[in-house]
Amino acid sequence: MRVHIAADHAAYDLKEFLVKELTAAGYDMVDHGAHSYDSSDDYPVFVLPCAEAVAADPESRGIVLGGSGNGEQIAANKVKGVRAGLAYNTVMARLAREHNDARIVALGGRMQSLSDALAMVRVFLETPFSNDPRHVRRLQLLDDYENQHCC
Ligand SMILES: O=C(CO)[C@H](O)[C@H](O)COP(=O)(O)O
Repeated sequence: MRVHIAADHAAYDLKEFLVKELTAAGYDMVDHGAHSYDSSDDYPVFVLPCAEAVAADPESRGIVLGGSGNGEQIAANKVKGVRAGLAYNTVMARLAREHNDARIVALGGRMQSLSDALAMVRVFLETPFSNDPRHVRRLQLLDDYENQHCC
């Protein structure tokens, strides 16, 4: 599976760690930056191209990282066709797939250990969408809204 990833300075080390671990696990990692540590960089510069790449690559997934993950989730959800979920434990990571069919997960690099972040990401990447009709119906309502009102 191809996995697009992006992070600002606040999660630069986490991104480097996840690229290494997930590459070793067999994922095809595409790194959208930051490509070096810069304490004044801005997460939309990296997250928006990452989310656009996920939107254009239907079987792929995405990981967007910052200090909290909040701004990164917000940025990713600006891209048409993208659903990004914020995870702070493995239950949130699983529900983002099972209930929300999110293709991007947002994590805060300042919120947990590297190993806990890896566990969340692995759950996210390994969990399928439930395809339960109630979730399909709700996601269709979101798609309908996006198609009628956005972009
Ligand atoms: O999590 C983030 C956005 O949601 C950013 O990574 C965070 O705001 C960066 O903070 P600072 O510039 O103080 O290092």
